[in-house]
Amino acid sequence: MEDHHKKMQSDSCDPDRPTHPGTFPTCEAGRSDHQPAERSVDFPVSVVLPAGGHRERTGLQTPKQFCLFMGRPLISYTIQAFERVSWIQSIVVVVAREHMDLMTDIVQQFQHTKVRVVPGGSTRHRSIYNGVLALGEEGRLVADKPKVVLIHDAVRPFVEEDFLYKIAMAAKEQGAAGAIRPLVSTVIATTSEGYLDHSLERAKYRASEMPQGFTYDVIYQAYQKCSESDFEFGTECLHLALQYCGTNAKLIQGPPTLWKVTYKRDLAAAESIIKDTLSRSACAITGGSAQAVTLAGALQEAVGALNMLHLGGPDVSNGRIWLSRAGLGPRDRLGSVSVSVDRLIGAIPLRWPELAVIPDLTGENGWYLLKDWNFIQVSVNRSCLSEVEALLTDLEAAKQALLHPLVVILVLLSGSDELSVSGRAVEPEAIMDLASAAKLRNILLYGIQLHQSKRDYVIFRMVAHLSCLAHNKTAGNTCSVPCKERLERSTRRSDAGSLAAINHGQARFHAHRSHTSSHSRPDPEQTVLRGAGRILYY
Ligand SMILES: Nc1ccn([C@@H]2O[C@H](COP(=O)(O)OP(=O)(O)OP(=O)(O)O)[C@@H](O)[C@H]2O)c(=O)n1
Ligand SMILES: O=C(CO)[C@H](O)[C@H](O)COP(=O)(O)O
Repeated sequence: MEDHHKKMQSDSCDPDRPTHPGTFPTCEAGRSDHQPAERSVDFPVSVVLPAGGHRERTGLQTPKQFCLFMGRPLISYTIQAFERVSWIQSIVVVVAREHMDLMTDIVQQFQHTKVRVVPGGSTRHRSIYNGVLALGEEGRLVADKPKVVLIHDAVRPFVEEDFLYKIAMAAKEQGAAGAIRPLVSTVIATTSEGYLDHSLERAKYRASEMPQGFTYDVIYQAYQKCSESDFEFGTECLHLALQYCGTNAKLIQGPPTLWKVTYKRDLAAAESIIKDTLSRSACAITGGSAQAVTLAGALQEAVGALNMLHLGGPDVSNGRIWLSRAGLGPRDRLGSVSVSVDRLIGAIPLRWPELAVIPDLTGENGWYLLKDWNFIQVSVNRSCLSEVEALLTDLEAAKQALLHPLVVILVLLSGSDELSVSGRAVEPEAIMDLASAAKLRNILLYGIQLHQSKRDYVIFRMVAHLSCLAHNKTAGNTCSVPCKERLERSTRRSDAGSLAAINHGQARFHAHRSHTSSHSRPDPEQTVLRGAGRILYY
């Protein structure tokens, strides 16, 4: 055990917990033996994902690895976390025999390219061993065999490339490596009568997590040599490597998100992490049209105000509520636009810390495709569908939607009495078809149609000014000078109706702050079409 502890090096330190003074060396925060900066992996690495479990502890009908999160099974998220890593060459997914077809369908539907599906065994170790054997079969020539095998539970979907890199490098050097986490509870031993026998000193121990990495030869030999009892009751591959190959694993502390989805409540936690990890910023593409630029500018200011609201302390939903009530009644043109802007921001559970406005994605702007951002395509012409199709193709090529879903919102500016060149309205079905296809590529497409009038300029500016007011009210009249100046300038410039609307919005802001639930009430003035994960607003 002592040798085992010595292997816990600087990575094992956690500022949140007491360390054992005599056992663990202190660490520099963030320091690790393998900085991922270069990430040159010049040896073959393959992965085994055991997914052959049967759901006992969740108590659900569906094994947890096949539970859907935003329309995608958990196993697919885990596969993507590995598939997007360029230096990982192949992934063996091990599933129960009765799930072979289901898993094959998932691989096809979500376009996994590095995956091979093999049947599992009656225990986790037997499943992993099947996966290791399958990798061995793949490499008929010795040179084709992976040098390092990463093993990772299919039900631990949140693993990042940096950490995989650390494990792979350490496994190559040491023969075995594994993730650890500090213990949350103290571990105690009980007597057969159910009394306390003894208690372990918590600071000396760690929880063993996944991923783990082994050289192919170490893990293969360990399974060759281990006993039936190990296969039946064992829970720790690192232990097999130590016991049967004399390989002391290097232990590296991983992030808390490596935790295993085990109970039903973990499914809810996983869903919340998946939603939380949706990219938080968006890029509005205007195509250069003046109307689109005006709308995008207004949105930019509105989003900025929402963020200020959020930073100021109150729940951002106040901001959303305020925006939805900022204009006049829903029948009023002013009101309809401000409601739509709110819908644009509030239709999906996202906050955008940044909203960039660009004419298109050519030249240097192509950089936005690599940023893992969401997109708002503002269109004023009938070729909007081909514009958004091109955007979806670009996003797919950039592979940003591999791990987390991206959101694309198509805003159709139409119906304008003299400004519009939109021609015939776009059929909702066309957008819904596009949304269904996009969803398979992990892109959530929303369509919003805005009807315009000549007064839109005033409307959009008003939305922006109301955002300033929202901040002003919420943050205790600390609105910045430039913001106040803009408001005064616009007040001098704008017509009486606009000024009245601002004041009206202010009053409504007070009235509705305590009625946050009204945000989710269905709006009879809006036609909402729901399909496979997309909403089309009119
Ligand atoms: N015969 C088995 C048993 C488990 N696993 C996999 O090992 C991982 C960790 O196992 P666990 O959390 O225990 O999953 P289940 O066996 O599904 O859960 P339970 O023990 O609650 O039945 C999971 O990805 C699971 O699918 C496997 O491949 N083959
Ligand atoms: O953490 C692990 C290995 O270190 C495994 O995920 C864990 O042992 C799996 O066990 P079980 O299938 O009983 O949940």
